[in-house]
Amino acid sequence: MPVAPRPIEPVQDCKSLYKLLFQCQKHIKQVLDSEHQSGCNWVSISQEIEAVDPLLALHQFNLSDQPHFYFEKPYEGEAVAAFGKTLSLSTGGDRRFLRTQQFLKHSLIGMPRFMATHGVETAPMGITSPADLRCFCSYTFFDEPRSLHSPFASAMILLPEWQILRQPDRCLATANIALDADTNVTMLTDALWRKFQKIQQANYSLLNFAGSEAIAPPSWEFLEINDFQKTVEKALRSIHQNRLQKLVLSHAVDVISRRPFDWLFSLHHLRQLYPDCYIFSVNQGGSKTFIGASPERLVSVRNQRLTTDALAGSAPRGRTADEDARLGYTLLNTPKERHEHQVVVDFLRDRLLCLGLSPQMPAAPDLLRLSNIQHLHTPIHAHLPARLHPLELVDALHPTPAVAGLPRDIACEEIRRSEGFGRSLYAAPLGWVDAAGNAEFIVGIRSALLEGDRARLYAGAGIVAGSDPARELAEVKLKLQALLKALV
Ligand SMILES: C=C(O[C@@H]1C=C(C(=O)O)C=C[C@H]1O)C(=O)O
Repeated sequence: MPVAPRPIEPVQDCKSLYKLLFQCQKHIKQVLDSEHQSGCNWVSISQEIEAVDPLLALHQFNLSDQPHFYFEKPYEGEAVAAFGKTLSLSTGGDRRFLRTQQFLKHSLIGMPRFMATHGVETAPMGITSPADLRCFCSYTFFDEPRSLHSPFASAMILLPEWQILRQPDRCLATANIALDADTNVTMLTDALWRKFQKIQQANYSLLNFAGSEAIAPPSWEFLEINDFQKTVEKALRSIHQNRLQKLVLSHAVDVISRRPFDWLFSLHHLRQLYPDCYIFSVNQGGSKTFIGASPERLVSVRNQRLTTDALAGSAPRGRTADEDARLGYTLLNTPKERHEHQVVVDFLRDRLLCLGLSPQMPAAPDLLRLSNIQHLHTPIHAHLPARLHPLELVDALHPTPAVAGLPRDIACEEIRRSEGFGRSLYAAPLGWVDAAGNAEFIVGIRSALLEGDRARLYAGAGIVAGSDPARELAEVKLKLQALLKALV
């Protein structure tokens, strides 16, 4: 067992930060001595700061070759930017979710364990509390090695060097820094203190978003990657032969622009256009950035309360209130749409029951109305016992029939065979877990992979008996259009 140091007071100045880091180093030495371990450890320091826009902080402080994650729920006033790498794991294989869970467990040994038991007030500066200490994760849709089709690691978990978190009532800057027995604490204090000051004092209005909107849209051209309508017709034949109940097929188009795409500008656009969605960006340290505005939550855990969303069945928004209400009414009352939705509800309920949980949900779906589209939506809640880690849930639920189909294995096989491009991070779980057992994972739909002057846009639709290929194509076009609007 590590020797617990005295409780630590929040840091007010550079001298106290030195004392805090010195005490942490002493603790790390004691842990290493008592457990006969060697090697590096790390410490997490947080400071409450004046409200900043984490997207602009990401823009100002992230280095382009460093990994980053960005998640924002504009409607709820919450955003988090994570950048730089203190610890990370890129892995794959059919135990990829378990591996990332083990990484999390192991990286919580030592200094973070001390934090968990001696977490103190974070204001104005101090040891990060477990509920603010987040690791960020991305998984590809299929478990597969990195390739041209799938340029991202099959599973990636990151303890970022920096995390800027904005919530409605506070803003927190967190530094996760390597600290071992040999670290020069004076130099580390100096560097860290200066960086916190810089984050506080940065000019967050430097980037003039309004100005960038004034630039005329670049000219661009479209490249269809697959013949969506044909694949839908083929899927319908499999459905009529009873091989499948539901198949979610996606369509990809490449947009080639005369000017490089600007993921920051696109993210800003996405949050303005789709404030009800989860805005996200993932970069694993390179030229490829995966961004999107997803309405779909895979797993959210807050204080052991789990929420997952069944989201399937779609209709456009109406141009007038009357037309909108009529489209919504038809969506709620069309047996084909209700069946497409119910398949997802049943799957989520059965999976949660298998894990020993008691899922609760309304008897019928409601409408989730987004700016451009409306969906059938059933929120599902359950109490999550401490024995179950959020990543076990992600493992159990991904991919749901909202993005794959049913039976799941046959649907996945069919997707691999017929889509003609790698899904990579499209429709895959992206999110974070904290050291207190909270988590939030979204499904990476309504998304695009940006690299230089190229953007690959993805959108899919669920196919069941009774689906009309032309209408399904219209649905994916509507979804693609929504994304394109934010890119150019
Ligand atoms: C697969 C996507 O969306 C899914 C398919 C839906 C449908 O077919 O009605 C609705 C919501 C999502 O679960 C996508 O947008 O790419």
